[in-house]
Amino acid sequence: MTTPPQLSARDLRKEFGGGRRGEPVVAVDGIDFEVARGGALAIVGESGSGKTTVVRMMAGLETPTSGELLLDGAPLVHSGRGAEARLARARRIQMVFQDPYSSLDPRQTIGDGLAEILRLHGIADRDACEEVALTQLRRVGLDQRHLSMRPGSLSGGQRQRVAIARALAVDPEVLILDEAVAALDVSIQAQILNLLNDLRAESEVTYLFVTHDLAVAQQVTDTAIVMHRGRVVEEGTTDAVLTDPQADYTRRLLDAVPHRGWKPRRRLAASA
Ligand SMILES: Nc1ncnc2c1ncn2[C@@H]1O[C@H](COP(=O)(O)OP(=O)(O)OP(=O)(O)O)[C@@H](O)[C@H]1O
Repeated sequence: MTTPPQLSARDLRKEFGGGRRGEPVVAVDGIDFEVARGGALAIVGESGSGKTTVVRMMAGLETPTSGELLLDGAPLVHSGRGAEARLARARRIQMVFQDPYSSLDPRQTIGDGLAEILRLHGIADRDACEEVALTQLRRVGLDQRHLSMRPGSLSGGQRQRVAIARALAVDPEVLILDEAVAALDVSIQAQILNLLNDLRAESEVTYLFVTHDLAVAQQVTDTAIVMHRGRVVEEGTTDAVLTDPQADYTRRLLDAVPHRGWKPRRRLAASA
C-alpha cells in the first residue's frame, strides 16, 4: 500500500460573488498539488494570484466551491467550522504570517503566550508549562531571557522566531508559512530560512511556503507551483522552476522580483 501525500489539493476551486459586473470572481481555478510527509512545497505568485485563498481554505476560513483538500488522505474541508473543529484543525495545521504582530498579544509575555497554547491544546499542565515553553524557545534559537519579554521589545526576526515556536509547540503535521520572511531584512531572512530548514530536518513537519519570491522559496522548499489568476501555470522542483522556467509568466515573475545578480529588465505588466 502506498502512503498518501501529507497534503493534497484536487481540482480545488473557489469563487467569490460580487465581481465588477456581478459575475463571480474565480480566485482559485481548479488547482492540484501534493506534498509528501516532511516535504516542502512553495506556492509562488504575485498579489492576487490566489495564494491567500488557498491558505484560507486550508485553515478552514473559506469553504471550497468545489474540489477537495486532503490531509493525510482524508478530506479536510467538511470537518466543521465551530470552535472545537477549529482547535482540532489547529492541532494538525499551523500557520505563520508575514506580520507576527497579528498572532502575538502585545500585552502578554512570550512565556505566558506559549503557556496558553500548551494548555489550550492539552500539551502541558500549569506546572510543566514554563519548562516546555523554554524548550520550544530554545528550538528556535531564543532562551530564558525571552520568556519574560513582550513582543514590543523583540526585533522583527525574534518575533518571527516566537511565531514559529508557537506554531510548532502543538507539533502540527503541516506548517503554512504565508510570506513569513517577506518583511525581514535580507540577513535576518537568511537566518530564519536556515532555522526553518533545521526544524524541518529534525521533525516530520510538512511545509507549505507561500511567497511571491521564487529565490526565497528555493532556500526552503523542494517543489513549487506557480500560480497566476487562480491557476497553476508551472510546477516542478523549485530549483528547476527557478533556473529553467518554462512558462512565460514565471519568467516575468523572476524578472520582476529582485534577487542576487538581478538586472531589472521589465516589470510585470499590470494586465499580465
Ligand atoms: N472575500 C473575497 N471576495 C471577493 N474577492 C476576493 C475575496 N478574497 C479574494 N478575492 C479575490 O480573489 C483573487 C485572489 O486573491 P488572493 O488574496 O487569494 O490572492 P493572493 O495571491 O494571496 O494575493 P495577496 O498576496 O495580495 O494576498 C483576487 O482577485 C482577489 O481580489
